[in-house]
Amino acid sequence: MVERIFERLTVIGLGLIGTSVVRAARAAGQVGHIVVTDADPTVRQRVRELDIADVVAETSEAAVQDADAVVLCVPVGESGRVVATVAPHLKQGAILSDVGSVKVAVIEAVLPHLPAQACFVPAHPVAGTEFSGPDAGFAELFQDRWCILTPFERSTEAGTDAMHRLWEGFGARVERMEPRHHDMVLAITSHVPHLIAYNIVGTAAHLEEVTQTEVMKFSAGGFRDFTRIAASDPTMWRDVFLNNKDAVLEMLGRFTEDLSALQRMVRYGDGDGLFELFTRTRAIRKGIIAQGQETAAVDFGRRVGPEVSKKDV
Ligand SMILES: NC(=O)C1=CN([C@@H]2O[C@H](COP(=O)(O)OP(=O)(O)OC[C@H]3O[C@@H](n4cnc5c(N)ncnc54)[C@H](O)[C@@H]3O)[C@@H](O)[C@H]2O)C=CC1
Ligand SMILES: O=C(O)C(=O)Cc1ccc(O)cc1
Repeated sequence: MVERIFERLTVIGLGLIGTSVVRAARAAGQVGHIVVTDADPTVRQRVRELDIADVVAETSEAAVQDADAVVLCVPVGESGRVVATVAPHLKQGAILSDVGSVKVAVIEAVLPHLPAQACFVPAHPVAGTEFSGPDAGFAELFQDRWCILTPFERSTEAGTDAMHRLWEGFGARVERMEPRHHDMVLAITSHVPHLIAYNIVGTAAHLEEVTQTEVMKFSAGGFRDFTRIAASDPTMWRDVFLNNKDAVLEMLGRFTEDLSALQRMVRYGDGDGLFELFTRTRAIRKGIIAQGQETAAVDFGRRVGPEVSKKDV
């Protein structure tokens, strides 16, 4: 017997993540009625054609009427604006949640607009692709992936438990984390890697313009992997960097120091140093493959945890 978690679920923002949430909720049968909306009329029309929700509302205010839970699936820079609009229309006792890649800035943007009795459970499914829009979503996206909940003083225990069970029903492994710690961890595991990809593809594109070489034509495997990541949605990632500025700059500082050390090894022919580093990084990859994501998270915690511990952030 599937547990009915919410009678009425509203999803605002119908791109990759929003429509994956809707599809997963339908597939899992954990919610009664699904109401959705998006600011873009062409997206609303496409979602009607896809027939993945019970109601496609014209406005956010209409979409949240009578909802037991409202999940924001918009770029993180939009969260505060959306909550300001829907707050007066939320049902008493409704649970508000989100899926944003950044947590502290979203909490700070939402808090001033949160009605006195409302509960907000910030969430981040660490699952996605470089694609965006309603056609990109699929029900299995969250299967065996992490979903991090970052409850804070405005998250009730009952609301947090309900969101925990909802994400588990989507097949995700759920972990709870302090919001500031989340932002630091994701800065190094996701945000800085995306920035590096945007940068290296940008550099190669610039070289191509300047030298008329065939950089793109002869791009090997490694560069192709970077181009996949650098194809990610510009609006979403602009908002991530604007809203996780401090953690990204902190991790970027460490990264550039380590890169300078590598640069010296190359310049001065320090083969032993290069070999030692590459051996260590290969072992990290092997550990991830051998023991799954859980070990990756533990490895990460060991490496960065003591320096960037919960008490520091
Ligand atoms: N793309 C990914 O791999 C992942 C994204 N996320 C987070 O999920 C959220 C959504 O990302 P995606 O689904 O990838 O983006 P997307 O670009 O596919 O979809 C976002 C949708 O939000 C709509 N929207 C924008 N402003 C709005 C507003 N004020 N009111 C209503 N609708 C609005 C857009 O029209 C668009 O349809 C972001 O906060 C992102 O950080 C989280 C995990 C993975
Ligand atoms: O496609 C990829 O490689 C990703 O890294 C997907 C992704 C993007 C943003 C997130 O907040 C979580 C996951």
